[in-house]
Amino acid sequence: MSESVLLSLSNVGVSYGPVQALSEVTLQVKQGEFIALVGANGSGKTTLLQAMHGLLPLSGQRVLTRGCGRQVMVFQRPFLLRLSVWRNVWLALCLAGVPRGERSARVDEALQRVGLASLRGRPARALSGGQQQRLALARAWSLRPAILFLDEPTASLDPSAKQEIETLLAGFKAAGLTLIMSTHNLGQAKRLASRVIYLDRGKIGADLPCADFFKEHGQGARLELFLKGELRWDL
Ligand SMILES: Nc1ncnc2c1ncn2[C@@H]1O[C@H](COP(=O)(O)OP(=O)(O)OP(=O)(O)O)[C@@H](O)[C@H]1O
Repeated sequence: MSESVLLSLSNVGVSYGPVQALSEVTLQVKQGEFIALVGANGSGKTTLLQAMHGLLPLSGQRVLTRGCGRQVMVFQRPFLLRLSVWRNVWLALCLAGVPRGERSARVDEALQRVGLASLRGRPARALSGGQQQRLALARAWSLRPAILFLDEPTASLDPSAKQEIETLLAGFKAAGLTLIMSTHNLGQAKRLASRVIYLDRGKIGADLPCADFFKEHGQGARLELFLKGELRWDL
Protein backbone atom coordinates (compact mmCIF):
# COMPACT_ATOMS: atom_id res chain seq x y z
CA MET A 1 0.00 0.00 0.00
CA SER A 2 1.30 3.44 -0.87
CA GLU A 3 1.91 5.59 2.17
CA SER A 4 1.02 8.92 0.57
CA VAL A 5 -1.18 11.13 2.74
CA LEU A 6 -4.36 12.43 1.11
CA LEU A 7 -5.97 14.28 3.99
CA SER A 8 -4.95 15.37 7.45
CA LEU A 9 -6.75 16.84 10.42
CA SER A 10 -4.82 18.57 13.13
CA ASN A 11 -6.39 19.32 16.51
CA VAL A 12 -9.83 19.59 14.93
CA GLY A 13 -12.91 20.54 16.92
CA VAL A 14 -16.54 20.89 15.83
CA SER A 15 -19.35 22.30 17.89
CA TYR A 16 -23.06 22.68 17.30
CA GLY A 17 -23.85 25.66 19.49
CA PRO A 18 -23.16 24.48 23.04
CA VAL A 19 -22.57 20.85 21.97
CA GLN A 20 -18.91 20.02 21.48
CA ALA A 21 -19.27 17.13 19.03
CA LEU A 22 -15.58 16.67 18.22
CA SER A 23 -12.42 17.79 19.96
CA GLU A 24 -8.67 17.38 19.62
CA VAL A 25 -8.97 15.17 16.55
CA THR A 26 -5.67 14.62 14.81
CA LEU A 27 -5.31 12.03 12.06
CA GLN A 28 -3.97 11.38 8.60
CA VAL A 29 -5.68 9.46 5.82
CA LYS A 30 -3.35 7.59 3.51
CA GLN A 31 -3.94 6.44 -0.05
CA GLY A 32 -5.56 2.99 -0.22
CA GLU A 33 -6.69 2.77 3.41
CA PHE A 34 -10.12 1.49 4.41
CA ILE A 35 -10.89 3.20 7.71
CA ALA A 36 -13.86 2.16 9.85
CA LEU A 37 -15.16 4.76 12.32
CA VAL A 38 -16.83 3.09 15.27
CA GLY A 39 -18.23 4.31 18.56
CA ALA A 40 -21.44 4.61 20.51
CA ASN A 41 -24.42 6.70 19.35
CA GLY A 42 -23.53 10.38 19.51
CA SER A 43 -19.78 9.74 19.74
CA GLY A 44 -19.17 11.94 16.68
CA LYS A 45 -18.79 9.54 13.72
CA THR A 46 -21.04 11.42 11.30
CA THR A 47 -19.59 14.73 12.44
CA LEU A 48 -16.07 13.45 11.79
CA LEU A 49 -17.02 12.21 8.30
CA GLN A 50 -18.59 15.56 7.49
CA ALA A 51 -15.61 17.46 8.90
CA MET A 52 -13.21 15.37 6.81
CA HIS A 53 -15.38 15.96 3.75
CA GLY A 54 -15.27 19.72 4.35
CA LEU A 55 -18.99 20.10 5.04
CA LEU A 56 -18.68 21.67 8.48
CA PRO A 57 -16.96 24.71 9.95
CA LEU A 58 -14.24 23.54 12.31
CA SER A 59 -11.48 24.73 14.56
CA GLY A 60 -7.97 23.44 14.01
CA GLN A 61 -6.71 22.46 10.61
CA ARG A 62 -7.95 20.34 7.73
CA VAL A 63 -5.46 19.91 4.91
CA LEU A 64 -6.13 18.16 1.63
CA THR A 65 -2.99 17.14 -0.19
CA ARG A 66 -2.60 19.02 -3.42
CA GLY A 67 -3.93 16.95 -6.28
CA CYS A 68 -5.67 14.62 -3.82
CA GLY A 69 -8.62 14.26 -6.20
CA ARG A 70 -12.36 14.21 -5.79
CA GLN A 71 -14.10 13.27 -2.54
CA VAL A 72 -17.59 11.79 -2.55
CA MET A 73 -19.94 10.89 0.30
CA VAL A 74 -22.61 8.17 0.37
CA PHE A 75 -25.27 8.38 3.05
CA GLN A 76 -27.29 5.79 4.92
CA ARG A 77 -30.37 6.68 2.87
CA PRO A 78 -29.30 7.64 -0.63
CA PHE A 79 -30.79 10.75 -2.18
CA LEU A 80 -32.03 9.74 -5.61
CA LEU A 81 -33.81 11.92 -8.14
CA ARG A 82 -37.15 11.07 -9.81
CA LEU A 83 -35.28 9.84 -12.86
CA SER A 84 -34.23 6.49 -14.23
CA VAL A 85 -31.37 4.54 -12.72
CA TRP A 86 -29.19 5.46 -15.72
CA ARG A 87 -30.07 9.18 -15.61
CA ASN A 88 -29.26 9.44 -11.91
CA VAL A 89 -25.67 8.47 -12.61
CA TRP A 90 -25.48 10.43 -15.86
CA LEU A 91 -26.65 13.62 -14.15
CA ALA A 92 -24.02 13.32 -11.43
CA LEU A 93 -21.34 13.14 -14.13
CA CYS A 94 -22.90 16.12 -15.87
CA LEU A 95 -22.88 18.19 -12.67
CA ALA A 96 -19.30 17.14 -11.97
CA GLY A 97 -18.24 18.51 -15.36
CA VAL A 98 -17.30 15.19 -16.93
CA PRO A 99 -17.08 15.74 -20.71
CA ARG A 100 -20.23 14.73 -22.63
CA GLY A 101 -18.38 12.16 -24.74
CA GLU A 102 -17.25 10.20 -21.69
CA ARG A 103 -20.48 10.14 -19.71
CA SER A 104 -22.39 7.26 -21.26
CA ALA A 105 -19.51 4.80 -21.08
CA ARG A 106 -18.87 5.74 -17.46
CA VAL A 107 -22.53 5.30 -16.52
CA ASP A 108 -22.64 1.89 -18.22
CA GLU A 109 -19.43 0.74 -16.54
CA ALA A 110 -20.58 1.88 -13.09
CA LEU A 111 -23.99 0.19 -13.39
CA GLN A 112 -22.30 -2.97 -14.61
CA ARG A 113 -19.97 -2.89 -11.64
CA VAL A 114 -22.79 -2.79 -9.10
CA GLY A 115 -25.00 -5.27 -10.96
CA LEU A 116 -27.71 -2.80 -12.00
CA ALA A 117 -27.15 -2.75 -15.76
CA SER A 118 -30.36 -4.67 -16.43
CA LEU A 119 -32.37 -2.13 -14.39
CA ARG A 120 -30.97 0.93 -16.14
CA GLY A 121 -34.38 2.17 -17.33
CA ARG A 122 -36.22 1.68 -14.00
CA PRO A 123 -37.28 4.70 -11.95
CA ALA A 124 -34.54 4.96 -9.33
CA ARG A 125 -37.01 5.53 -6.52
CA ALA A 126 -38.82 2.27 -7.35
CA LEU A 127 -35.74 0.21 -6.50
CA SER A 128 -35.43 -1.78 -3.28
CA GLY A 129 -33.36 -0.31 -0.44
CA GLY A 130 -30.37 -2.47 -1.31
CA GLN A 131 -30.61 -1.61 -5.00
CA GLN A 132 -30.87 2.09 -4.17
CA GLN A 133 -27.70 1.86 -2.10
CA ARG A 134 -25.96 0.04 -4.96
CA LEU A 135 -27.08 2.85 -7.27
CA ALA A 136 -25.65 5.43 -4.87
CA LEU A 137 -22.37 3.48 -4.96
CA ALA A 138 -22.46 3.35 -8.77
CA ARG A 139 -22.96 7.10 -8.84
CA ALA A 140 -20.05 7.58 -6.46
CA TRP A 141 -17.83 5.14 -8.35
CA SER A 142 -18.56 6.80 -11.71
CA LEU A 143 -17.10 10.04 -10.34
CA ARG A 144 -13.77 8.25 -9.78
CA PRO A 145 -13.22 9.68 -6.33
CA ALA A 146 -9.91 9.58 -4.54
CA ILE A 147 -11.72 9.28 -1.20
CA LEU A 148 -15.14 7.78 -0.63
CA PHE A 149 -16.89 8.65 2.65
CA LEU A 150 -19.67 6.30 3.73
CA ASP A 151 -22.05 7.06 6.59
CA GLU A 152 -23.49 3.76 7.85
CA PRO A 153 -24.08 2.56 4.29
CA THR A 154 -25.77 -0.71 5.27
CA ALA A 155 -27.62 0.37 8.41
CA SER A 156 -31.14 -0.05 7.04
CA LEU A 157 -30.54 -3.09 4.82
CA ASP A 158 -31.36 -6.78 5.25
CA PRO A 159 -28.51 -9.30 5.63
CA SER A 160 -28.27 -10.26 1.96
CA ALA A 161 -28.31 -6.64 0.75
CA LYS A 162 -25.70 -5.85 3.42
CA GLN A 163 -23.51 -8.61 2.07
CA GLU A 164 -23.86 -7.32 -1.51
CA ILE A 165 -22.77 -3.85 -0.41
CA GLU A 166 -19.83 -5.28 1.53
CA THR A 167 -18.72 -7.20 -1.56
CA LEU A 168 -18.85 -4.01 -3.62
CA LEU A 169 -16.91 -2.06 -1.01
CA ALA A 170 -14.26 -4.78 -0.84
CA GLY A 171 -14.00 -4.49 -4.64
CA PHE A 172 -13.60 -0.71 -4.41
CA LYS A 173 -10.81 -1.23 -1.89
CA ALA A 174 -9.13 -3.81 -4.13
CA ALA A 175 -9.30 -1.28 -6.97
CA GLY A 176 -7.25 1.14 -4.87
CA LEU A 177 -9.95 3.52 -3.64
CA THR A 178 -9.51 5.10 -0.20
CA LEU A 179 -12.61 4.51 1.93
CA ILE A 180 -13.73 5.93 5.27
CA MET A 181 -16.90 4.41 6.68
CA SER A 182 -18.86 4.86 9.88
CA THR A 183 -20.54 1.72 11.12
CA HIS A 184 -22.21 0.21 14.16
CA ASN A 185 -21.45 -3.23 12.81
CA LEU A 186 -18.17 -4.39 14.35
CA GLY A 187 -18.18 -7.55 12.22
CA GLN A 188 -18.34 -5.35 9.15
CA ALA A 189 -15.44 -3.23 10.39
CA LYS A 190 -13.46 -6.41 10.99
CA ARG A 191 -14.26 -7.82 7.54
CA LEU A 192 -13.55 -4.67 5.54
CA ALA A 193 -11.30 -2.20 7.30
CA SER A 194 -7.54 -1.94 7.32
CA ARG A 195 -7.69 0.52 10.22
CA VAL A 196 -10.25 1.27 12.93
CA ILE A 197 -10.80 4.60 14.64
CA TYR A 198 -12.84 4.41 17.83
CA LEU A 199 -14.57 7.64 18.84
CA ASP A 200 -15.49 8.23 22.44
CA ARG A 201 -17.47 11.36 23.32
CA GLY A 202 -16.02 13.29 20.39
CA LYS A 203 -12.42 12.28 20.89
CA ILE A 204 -10.31 9.58 19.30
CA GLY A 205 -10.17 6.77 21.86
CA ALA A 206 -8.18 4.38 19.69
CA ASP A 207 -6.71 4.49 16.19
CA LEU A 208 -5.23 1.12 15.29
CA PRO A 209 -4.67 -1.34 12.47
CA CYS A 210 -7.79 -3.51 12.29
CA ALA A 211 -6.15 -6.67 13.66
CA ASP A 212 -4.76 -4.81 16.69
CA PHE A 213 -8.07 -3.11 17.40
CA PHE A 214 -9.89 -6.40 17.82
CA LYS A 215 -7.29 -7.99 20.07
CA GLU A 216 -8.82 -8.65 23.45
CA HIS A 217 -6.11 -7.18 25.60
CA GLY A 218 -4.38 -3.87 26.10
CA GLN A 219 -7.41 -1.68 25.38
CA GLY A 220 -8.74 1.07 27.59
CA ALA A 221 -11.56 0.11 29.94
CA ARG A 222 -14.25 2.00 27.98
CA LEU A 223 -13.15 0.47 24.68
CA GLU A 224 -13.23 -3.01 26.23
CA LEU A 225 -16.81 -2.36 27.33
CA PHE A 226 -17.72 -0.99 23.90
CA LEU A 227 -16.32 -4.07 22.17
CA LYS A 228 -18.37 -6.30 24.46
CA GLY A 229 -21.48 -4.20 23.79
CA GLU A 230 -21.61 -3.20 27.44
CA LEU A 231 -20.72 0.49 27.28
CA ARG A 232 -23.44 2.42 29.09
CA TRP A 233 -24.11 5.99 27.99
CA ASP A 234 -23.60 7.36 31.49
CA LEU A 235 -20.27 5.68 32.19
N1 LIG B 1 -27.11 19.37 13.77
C1 LIG B 1 -26.82 19.16 15.05
N2 LIG B 1 -27.18 20.06 15.99
C2 LIG B 1 -26.89 19.88 17.30
N3 LIG B 1 -26.22 18.81 17.78
C3 LIG B 1 -25.83 17.88 16.89
C4 LIG B 1 -26.11 18.00 15.48
N4 LIG B 1 -25.61 16.92 14.85
C5 LIG B 1 -25.04 16.17 15.81
N5 LIG B 1 -25.18 16.74 17.02
C6 LIG B 1 -24.65 16.22 18.30
O1 LIG B 1 -23.26 16.01 18.12
C7 LIG B 1 -22.86 14.81 18.76
C8 LIG B 1 -22.24 13.86 17.74
O2 LIG B 1 -23.24 13.45 16.84
P1 LIG B 1 -22.95 12.53 15.58
O3 LIG B 1 -24.23 12.43 14.80
O4 LIG B 1 -21.76 12.99 14.89
O5 LIG B 1 -22.64 11.13 16.30
P2 LIG B 1 -22.66 9.66 15.70
O6 LIG B 1 -21.54 8.93 16.36
O7 LIG B 1 -22.65 9.72 14.20
O8 LIG B 1 -24.04 9.11 16.22
P3 LIG B 1 -24.95 7.92 15.66
O9 LIG B 1 -24.17 6.66 15.82
O10 LIG B 1 -26.15 7.96 16.54
O11 LIG B 1 -25.29 8.25 14.23
C9 LIG B 1 -24.11 14.26 19.45
O12 LIG B 1 -24.11 14.74 20.78
C10 LIG B 1 -25.24 14.87 18.66
O13 LIG B 1 -26.39 15.01 19.45
